[in-house]
Amino acid sequence: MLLHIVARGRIGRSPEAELVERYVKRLSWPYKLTELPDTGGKMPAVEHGCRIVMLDETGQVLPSRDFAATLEKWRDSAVREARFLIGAADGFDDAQRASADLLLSFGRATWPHLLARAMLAEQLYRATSILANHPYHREG
Ligand SMILES: C[S@@+](CC[C@H](N)C(=O)[O-])C[C@H]1O[C@@H](n2cnc3c(N)ncnc32)[C@H](O)[C@@H]1O
Repeated sequence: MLLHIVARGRIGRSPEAELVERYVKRLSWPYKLTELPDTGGKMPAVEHGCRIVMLDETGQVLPSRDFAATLEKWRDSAVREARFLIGAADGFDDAQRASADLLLSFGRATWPHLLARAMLAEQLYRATSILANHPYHREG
């Protein structure tokens, strides 16, 4: 299953870009990044078999094992792409939120979108490590 991050804003050469790179280069699942401008731009077509995960402060706060279990369930039911949407400064509106298969929150604090991208990259690596029984993830 393709892990596809579709993010608003350019990350360029930055500390956040290094963080994203640190985690995505370790992913054993197919991965793709699409950057869109802060406003406008063309969202890649959503094909059949795509699940939309919208990152949003108002969403569900999932333990990493539950996030991993969601990815596992989708992968095992022949979902071809999990698409992760990260908003710009104004975030998403209610209609956009309603269109998501999963609203995912990294807590109730508002994070800069580039940090949210780095946090997502880490969680994707963590989730896929959990599914591979790799010892990266530990719980006390
Ligand atoms: C600066 S935030 C936008 C905040 C804005 N107040 C709003 O209306 O949502 C930019 C993007 O970063 C992501 N983000 C920021 N904080 C987040 C959090 N706690 N959980 C999940 N995603 C978050 C979301 O994708 C959000 O659209």
